Amino acid sequence: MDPTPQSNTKSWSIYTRQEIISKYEIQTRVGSGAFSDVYKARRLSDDLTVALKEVHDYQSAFREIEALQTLQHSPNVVVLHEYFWSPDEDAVLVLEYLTTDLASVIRRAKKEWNGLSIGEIKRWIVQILLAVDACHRSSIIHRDLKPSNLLISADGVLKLADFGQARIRIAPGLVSIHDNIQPQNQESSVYQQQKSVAEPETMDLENRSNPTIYIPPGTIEEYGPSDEFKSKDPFDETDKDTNFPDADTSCLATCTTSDVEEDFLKSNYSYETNDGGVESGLLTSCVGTRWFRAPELLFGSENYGPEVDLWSLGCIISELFTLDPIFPGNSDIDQLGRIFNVLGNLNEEIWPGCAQLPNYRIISFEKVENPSGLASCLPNQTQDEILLVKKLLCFDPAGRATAMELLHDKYLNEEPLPVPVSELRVPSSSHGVDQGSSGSEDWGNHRDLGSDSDDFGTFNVTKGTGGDFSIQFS
Ligand SMILES: Nc1ncnc2c1ncn2[C@@H]1O[C@H](COP(=O)(O)OP(=O)(O)OP(=O)(O)O)[C@@H](O)[C@H]1O
Repeated sequence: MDPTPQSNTKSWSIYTRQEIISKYEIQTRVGSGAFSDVYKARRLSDDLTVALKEVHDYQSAFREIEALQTLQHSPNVVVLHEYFWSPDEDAVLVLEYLTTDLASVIRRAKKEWNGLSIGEIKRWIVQILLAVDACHRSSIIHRDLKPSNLLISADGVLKLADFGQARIRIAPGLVSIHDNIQPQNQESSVYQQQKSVAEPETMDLENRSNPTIYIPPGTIEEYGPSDEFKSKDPFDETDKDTNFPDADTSCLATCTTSDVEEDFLKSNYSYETNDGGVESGLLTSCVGTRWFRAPELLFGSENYGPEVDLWSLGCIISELFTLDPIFPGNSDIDQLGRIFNVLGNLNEEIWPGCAQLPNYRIISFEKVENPSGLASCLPNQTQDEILLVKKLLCFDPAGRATAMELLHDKYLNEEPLPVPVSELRVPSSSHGVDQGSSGSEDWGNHRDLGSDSDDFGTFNVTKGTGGDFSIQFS
């Protein structure tokens, strides 16, 4: 492929970064996401093929670096070889290069392979569970689990990637990058020590002895960031996800800014965002890709836990069985409606405490008299397979099985057993140049499925006296 920048390449800066091009030959762009461009490159010292991920968002870069450092020794998490961090430039992560992803496996299985064997499905599930278990054991919530973030090597090893939305709950005794961000006038010894590091940094992670307590020498202050970032806490949950340009035109429950643009309701209601979340230790509910987003996030929860990943896991496992997404919602409201149609309405009986969710009383749906049940979404699966999905796709987060529990599940440990990794069928590549946000064509196609207004018909917005409102769907 032509190694020079393409005319439709979004970012050119990586080609001018001396510290990078002196070590890597950049070959071509293989993918891009909401906050990044990813390039295939060759490490000049040993010809190793790597992925260079140029992250355009400061918070995402911080989160991804910290999570990957913590998970460095997990065989089912993408390897971070090193990263480049310099003033006024996007962070560049040097990752192991992986040729394809689970979205491509599912696409190929559907179109060309006439499905996946049970042994293959079980092996993919086991690998995903190992990745998620590694995260949760390290107090990391990934928050964006989906097939296109499950990358796969040419020899069938699945690796969880894209930790740009990860939330790290630091275990006692560990030091995080976050702890290391000091106010500009703080003169702590750690800060003083770090101030002596003035040059752009390259961190070689392969030669570190203790990745979990590694403190990178760079902080926001030392590198003189652009004004935009000077006052930012990289873990400020109220940043890009929730601060929309127009306070009167926000999303109802949870979404990215692009979701807001897509939301058919956006001009019909206003929504007061809940700020101050960081100081109070609350989390943003605006995480994850909608189809895989847990109900508590859709209802605006700000104190959720790793169970949000377990819901996503249930959606992924269901998709491995049927080769179609289980809840392909077109808006957050549509997403909830699809879930209710299958599981029934959310209420205190099913999940005691759900009425406390921020948006629970704001959004009211008509009662689904006859929910179809999960079995209807998995018509060709056995009882054990349906049960496996049921253990994850339940409203009450406390009722969801953990990744470790599922690894011991009878279903995964009985005949037919998971095939060896070497027997997995792996598409040769999912990467083309500039494939769009997911790097997989099917993802874009799925986005067109269904329509909000068709699913929900009319709705009424009632404004309360204190600026509150409710929306009734019929
Ligand atoms: N290690 C890697 N090896 C090969 N390709 C990769 C690698 N990491 C990412 N990619 C490609 O780049 C694309 C974007 O990467 P990634 O999902 O990490 O970025 P993002 O900006 O965080 O995305 P998103 O919008 O999904 O949050 C992926 O879909 C994949 O095609």
